[in-house]
Amino acid sequence: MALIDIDNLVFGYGKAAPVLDGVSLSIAHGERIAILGGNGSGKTTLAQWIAGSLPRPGMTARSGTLHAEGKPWSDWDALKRAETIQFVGQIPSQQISGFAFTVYDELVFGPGNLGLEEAEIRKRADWALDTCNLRHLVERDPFTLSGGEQQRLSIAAALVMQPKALVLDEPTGNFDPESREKLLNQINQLPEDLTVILCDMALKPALAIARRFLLLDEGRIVADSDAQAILAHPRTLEVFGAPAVTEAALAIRAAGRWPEGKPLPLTYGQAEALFKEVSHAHG
Ligand SMILES: Nc1ncnc2c1ncn2[C@@H]1O[C@H](COP(=O)(O)OP(=O)(O)OP(=O)(O)O)[C@@H](O)[C@H]1O
Repeated sequence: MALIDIDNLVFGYGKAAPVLDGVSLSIAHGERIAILGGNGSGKTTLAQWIAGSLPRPGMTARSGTLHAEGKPWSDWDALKRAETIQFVGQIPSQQISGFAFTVYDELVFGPGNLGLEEAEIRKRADWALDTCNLRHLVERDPFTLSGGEQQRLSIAAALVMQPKALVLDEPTGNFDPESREKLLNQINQLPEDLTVILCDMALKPALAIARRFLLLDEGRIVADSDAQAILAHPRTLEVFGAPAVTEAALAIRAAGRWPEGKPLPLTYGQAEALFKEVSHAHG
């Protein structure tokens, strides 16, 4: 059974034009997916629907359905949902519970609500401290951390819930290149059966993590494909620009994932040619 099944979802805030316009999507357990797109294309909104944080009270979809493991999110109890999907948003300070005086307390807060044994809670917190490189900050007040440190804490606080899926909305937005590299490596070392859904405005973090790429444009999924096809998509070129596409293609090649014998899109023209070839191959 799919983790998430979205069928023809149409959603807008208030009376405004739809932000998600006929989105259909199925996500299997264990997938590593990136949701890409420009500003305002609907990435965060879609990610929040996937994670069950939308619709908020008073909001409804204009049409369509969303099921998590075969059941509408509205039928799920909050704790069960928290054990299934965790959402980490873009603004780190907003992710902090406000109930904890130290980083350690922040990490044990969620599992404590699940009613787990003390030893299990400590084991999870210990693992998350190492995984997210927070050990040296364990006694600090979460609100005194830097933006990047708070972001790592938010991810750690999501991981201690041991969810089946982690939804990350631009997780490395606050990071210097070294910290970004480290976090992406750490995400790649998470258990393989953990589903990871990443929204990003940058191609490189997405390529480092995902194997499946969705491209959103004005609330519609205009591509749902692999790295090579997504890099060659004309909308990718328009949104991210040829230099970012080329840099991303080189990164895939360095990781040994660029298909043998396929030219790298080193210029806009080459990227367009590759796009034509990919569209032809896909009929
Ligand atoms: N709470 C809200 N109320 C009204 N409009 C909203 C709300 N949240 C988002 N929107 C609008 O919905 C559209 C999609 O926003 P969303 O944040 O989903 O896009 P995004 O692709 O994540 O953008 P960005 O890359 O800039 O974060 C935008 O036009 C935005 O202004």
